[in-house]
Amino acid sequence: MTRPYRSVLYIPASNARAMDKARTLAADAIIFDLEDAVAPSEKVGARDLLAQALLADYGARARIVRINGFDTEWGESDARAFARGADAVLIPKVSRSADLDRVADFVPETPLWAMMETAEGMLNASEIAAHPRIRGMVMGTNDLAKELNARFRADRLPMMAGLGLCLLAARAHGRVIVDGVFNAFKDEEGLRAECEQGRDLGFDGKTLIHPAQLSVANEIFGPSEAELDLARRQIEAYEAARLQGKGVAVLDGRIVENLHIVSARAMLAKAEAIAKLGS
Ligand SMILES: CC(C)(COP(=O)(O)OP(=O)(O)OC[C@H]1O[C@@H](n2cnc3c(N)ncnc32)[C@H](O)[C@@H]1OP(=O)(O)O)[C@@H](O)C(=O)NCCC(=O)NCCSC(=O)C[C@H](O)C(=O)O
Ligand SMILES: [Mg+2]
Repeated sequence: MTRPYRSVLYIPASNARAMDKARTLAADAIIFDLEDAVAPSEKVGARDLLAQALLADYGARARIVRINGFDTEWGESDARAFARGADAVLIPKVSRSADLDRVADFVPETPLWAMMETAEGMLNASEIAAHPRIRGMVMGTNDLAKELNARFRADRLPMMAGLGLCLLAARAHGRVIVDGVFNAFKDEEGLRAECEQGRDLGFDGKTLIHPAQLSVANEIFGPSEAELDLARRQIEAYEAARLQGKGVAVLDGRIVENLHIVSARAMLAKAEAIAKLGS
């Protein structure tokens, strides 16, 4: 059964208190960040702090380590330090599949994830998602906006081409894909709208920067009671139709075909996986 990634919380690896606090937070996954959230003067100390923190019990939460890029003085040592002991190593600013090859040699066993946040990365999303070692993709919408010289808009129109290309690539190759962060962490209404948009587009969840954002993401990226009820009734109606020798059913005035049943079963499986997390 697939692990849920409704809420993926960034924590600066230089912040011991926040890393400890995360052990009790309702996050499906945590990104321990060694890259942009950590000042250059703190990089080496943060690496040591994180190695200690990962010895603690994070329960069912996926532990993802975002290392520094291999074009920096810290990247290779980060990769070596977390080649084991995390659930995934997240590589920043992946622009082509060769960027993954470079890290793969240092991290032979742990799954790799890619930050999708450069213009070149958007254009190469398919070859990146096809890389044999990659399991997940994370949208970096702040860096992408910077590269595009785009303005932040509530409807994220300037992001749509990139979000769409990465979603298509992730789905074509069966990878997890998580939406970018919503910076205004005190604006719950704005977060809710952006989560709804991300869910509509097809993302598995949202990356977050503050614990106050967790409940909204968990709610919106988890199946609602109404969706679960519909899924159960679709399966029931379809099975009854099949017993009558029909290939399709009609429910609430809408056609139900096998492809809807595949989605309905996937939604029920996701709800079961979430229930097992207990959040
Ligand atoms: C944004 C923050 C700097 C705000 O911090 P602060 O002012 O300390 O917040 P609060 O006082 O409201 O905190 C309340 C308590 O919650 C804990 N806390 C805060 N943030 C986190 C967190 N992310 N994870 C776990 N716990 C957290 C505080 O420690 C307080 O606890 P307590 O003392 O016990 O009451 C801060 O939230 C923050 O640093 N957030 C993460 C920022 C980050 O990681 N940014 C980098 C990733 S974003 C990015 O780069 C995306 C991508 O690359 C792109 O290009 O888009
Ligand atoms: Mg970034």
